[in-house]
Amino acid sequence: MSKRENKLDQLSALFESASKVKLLDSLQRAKGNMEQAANIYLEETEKCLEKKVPLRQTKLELFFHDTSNSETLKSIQGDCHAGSKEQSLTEASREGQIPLKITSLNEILKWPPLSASKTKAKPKRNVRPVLRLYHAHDVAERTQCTLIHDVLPKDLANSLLKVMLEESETWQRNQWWLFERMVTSSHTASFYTSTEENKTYDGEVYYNGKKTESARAFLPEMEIARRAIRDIVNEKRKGRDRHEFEIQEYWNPNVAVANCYSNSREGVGWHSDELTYLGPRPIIGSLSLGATRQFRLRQIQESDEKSSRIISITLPHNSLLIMWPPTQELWKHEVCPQNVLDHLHPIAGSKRINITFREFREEYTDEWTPKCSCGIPCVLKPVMRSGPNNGRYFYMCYAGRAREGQNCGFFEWLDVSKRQNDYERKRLNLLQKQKNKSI
Ligand SMILES: O=C(O)CCC(=O)C(=O)O
Ligand SMILES: [Fe+2]
Repeated sequence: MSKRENKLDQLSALFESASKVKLLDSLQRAKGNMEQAANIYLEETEKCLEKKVPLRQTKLELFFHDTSNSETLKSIQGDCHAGSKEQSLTEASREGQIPLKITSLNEILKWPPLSASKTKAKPKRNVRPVLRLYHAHDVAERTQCTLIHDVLPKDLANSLLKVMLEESETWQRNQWWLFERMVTSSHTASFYTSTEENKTYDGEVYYNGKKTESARAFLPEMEIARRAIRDIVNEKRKGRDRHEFEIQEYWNPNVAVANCYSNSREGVGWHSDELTYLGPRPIIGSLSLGATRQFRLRQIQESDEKSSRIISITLPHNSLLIMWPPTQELWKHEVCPQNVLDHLHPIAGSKRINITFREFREEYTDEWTPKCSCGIPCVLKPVMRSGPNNGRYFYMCYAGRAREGQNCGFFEWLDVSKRQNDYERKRLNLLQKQKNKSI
């Protein structure tokens, strides 16, 4: 298949109802650049560029509604506390206030069906206030998460908090490339791998599109907390449906991302956790220590009014939020800057430590991840648009990792069942070889 045909196929996958002739025309006018071609196609067919947006609202700013620049989001959305003022860029664009200019393939695939985004200005709908949740039963009812208060023994939670506060002195702010600009998050973070479990992972990690420092080893307190949280999560998992793409066995977290928010102004913007090494439909156990903060969730796909509502969950010291699948596929989350904290924590003051326990799956290591022409492992994404590809996963160039924001256009579908079978076959072969050796 020629390169052009390949690109045309990718565009057809994105715009299922589009005629091939129109897509080819867009591709030619964009001189083969996929993102530009997607933009040209949308501009032509949806006539959405004549709306009332100041020119400075560039593609980069539009992109921010889907990523993690909390400073920019803050300035667009207003203060976190001003719940009734809340309005995201996605909502604004759907209401015709800003042009529906698509800025990346990722963006297109995460957007609602085109039919839902026809850009004729609709009457402005009332923005619903943020829904604040405190109680576990409300969280269970309104989200795909489980909230557990006082999850660890008190002494363990306090000693873990103390060692992590010390550790956090050496953590760094994340930086990653968004188009032509380097973006820095306001909080600090680090990546840890369990020495008890690190069969799968021992080296460098790409996080938020940037190669981070080498993984650090879990501290002894982290290992104890990991085991406790692992067992609690697996117990809670018992009565839940299990999708064929998710981990079938015991959930066994082997890595963690640790975050430190020094004061109420530090946060992390809207994002979903990267699936590349977690695989589809991951489970994430998110432990909060220190100052109480608001953790916000919103659904990506908005099939009706109800689903667009921002939900804010109060996460106090020693609470665990389990994000069940498909939270990462269907929702975005953030910790947004606040003006004030309700109270200071006796050990941490205004600081909050968060540890997200995750399982890196062996069948999703770099060995199994395709590399694009930039020579680096691709990023794994789900298809969120409704249509025949809904629920599928694909690999694409991780724009920003190596070429300072330039997407090389790589795209490949992931056949999840085949991956699972291939991995299982390889694992059995290895076991057989080892057995033969030992005879
Ligand atoms: O601090 C939190 O609660 C969330 C952190 C987070 O979203 C992440 O590490 O991906
Ligand atoms: Fe996250």
